[in-house]
Amino acid sequence: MNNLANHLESSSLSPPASIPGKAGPGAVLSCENITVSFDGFRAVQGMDLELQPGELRFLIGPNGAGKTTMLDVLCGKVKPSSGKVIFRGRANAVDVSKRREHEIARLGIGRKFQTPSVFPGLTVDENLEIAMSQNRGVWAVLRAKTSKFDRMRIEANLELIGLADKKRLRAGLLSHGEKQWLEIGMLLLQEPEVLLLDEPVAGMTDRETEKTGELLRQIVRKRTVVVVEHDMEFVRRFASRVTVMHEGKLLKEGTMEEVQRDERVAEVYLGRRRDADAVGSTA
Ligand SMILES: Nc1ncnc2c1ncn2[C@@H]1O[C@H](COP(=O)(O)OP(=O)(O)OP(=O)(O)O)[C@@H](O)[C@H]1O
Repeated sequence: MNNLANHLESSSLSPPASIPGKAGPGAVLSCENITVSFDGFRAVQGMDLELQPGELRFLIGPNGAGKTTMLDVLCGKVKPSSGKVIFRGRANAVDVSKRREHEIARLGIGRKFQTPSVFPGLTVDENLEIAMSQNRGVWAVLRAKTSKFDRMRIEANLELIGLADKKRLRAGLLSHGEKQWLEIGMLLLQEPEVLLLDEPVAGMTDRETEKTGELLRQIVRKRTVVVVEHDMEFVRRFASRVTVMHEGKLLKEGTMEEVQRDERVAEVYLGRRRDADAVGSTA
């Protein structure tokens, strides 16, 4: 049974320890009627999504619901066949659905993929230096002297991601969780306003998962974070709002408590299991 099913069925439908969505001056990002087709197959169909500044939003749903495709649209990796993605970041409102991936990153939408992509042969510190100077070559960055201001930003980042005492360690020697935090730290040095994370706690220990949740809470003090996640205990602990997708469409949006109470969500997560049980009982 998948994790949300566990939660829906368990007696622990107590109010979630979530932070209510913060009302902001206006949405930082709004998707309107997004459709994505892959050779005629509609992976996302008319999806709307609006994010307020400072939200820690979780995007959940069964396998194949279109969650990763939505992140791909937000960062420009995939172009929607219709719809708009309006980003109100540092610049005026921009429809980023028409922009290229690197332009979107520069405008302030940062994306972290599932597998950490740090430089394993370089130290934690060197990885952060490189992240801060994305437009220069790796060796040029390492040879150049880091300014005092940049140094301060790196040190602050090391504290935030909890790797200050490992800054001289080669990144390849870090644990899986630590590599994920390093990569988040690298993204933060590019000062994104919106951070997109795909299953950040997959493969982490319970302790690492908890630390990641705390890190995300720190990050949303200044930024907006969208997380695609299957670990429902993690979602329940840390989400401010949850968006449920099913078959490329928006199924439900609300607090985790509201989502857990929704019958259609229960059906999507439990329906197949009931069918399976029914089949099993006739055998
Ligand atoms: N590049 C592609 N070409 C063709 N089909 C694709 C492509 N990318 C995704 N799909 C299909 O689109 C649908 C949505 O995929 P997506 O990865 O967005 O789902 P998801 O909700 O993230 O699933 P999961 O939780 O399993 O990662 C799936 O049926 C998938 O097979």
